[in-house]
Amino acid sequence: MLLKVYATAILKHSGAIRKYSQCNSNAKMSLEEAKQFAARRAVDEYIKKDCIFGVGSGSTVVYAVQRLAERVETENLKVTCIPTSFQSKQLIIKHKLTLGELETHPVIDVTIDGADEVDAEMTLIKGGGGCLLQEKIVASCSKKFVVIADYTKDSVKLGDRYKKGIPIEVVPMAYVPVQNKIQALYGGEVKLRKAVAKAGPVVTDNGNFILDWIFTDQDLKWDKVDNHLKMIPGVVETGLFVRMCEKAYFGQPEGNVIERFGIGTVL
Ligand SMILES: O=C[C@H](O)[C@H](O)[C@H](O)COP(=O)(O)O
Repeated sequence: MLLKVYATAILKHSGAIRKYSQCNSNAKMSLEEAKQFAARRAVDEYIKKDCIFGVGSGSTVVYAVQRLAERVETENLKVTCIPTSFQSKQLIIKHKLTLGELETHPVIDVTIDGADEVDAEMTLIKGGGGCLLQEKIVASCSKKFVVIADYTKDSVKLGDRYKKGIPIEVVPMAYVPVQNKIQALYGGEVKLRKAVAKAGPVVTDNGNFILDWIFTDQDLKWDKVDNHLKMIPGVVETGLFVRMCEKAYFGQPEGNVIERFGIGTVL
């Protein structure tokens, strides 16, 4: 009898686990699909002919590069790709696309990139994956800068959904004074980002550290904050992208894509 009760309990438990993991993998699936919908739509709308294309970084951009590679192959497009990180350079090479650089192509027609959060005014938090500096340089050299994201990145105010704070790239020797100055100026908490599969801090593609500033005041004027932070010696760049983005595509779990327009003009 006891054995029977025990066996039934195990069966119920494993059923629950199966159901739970199926649920989890469905949610993960629809998130990936949402990224893919947004990425495909943006590439199809923005890449109409031969062009110089800025390739952002992160997991959503992977789908944009896949789509671009398909179209280059089938439509015989001549697209030169400018990377924004080691990861995006690897993606360009993997898909046998033409790799360029800012030295030879300082003006980019369009850059498509991901974001960690997009607010109602189209201010972005970027750098969750540690790639903000080259991304901002490439965006600033682009005639058009477009964001692709899944529905979880769509916010009213920065900090509503992305809780990890604003990434700030700093010169390693300055990280403690910069941490202290930001906390004294704006409050909140500034943390040195730790690596996951390495002891110690994350080191960016540019040999710098990343600070994540968990801010408390969501009503700050982000353009002023961005400029102010960059006045602190040791700050290289921030993950705040203000008035740079002209359009954001948010892939939805149902398969549709919501679009939001900004006043973003970078060049
Ligand atoms: O540092 C990473 C970049 O700014 C990414 O574009 C951003 O974190 C969004 O990445 P994902 O598409 O993986 O959400």
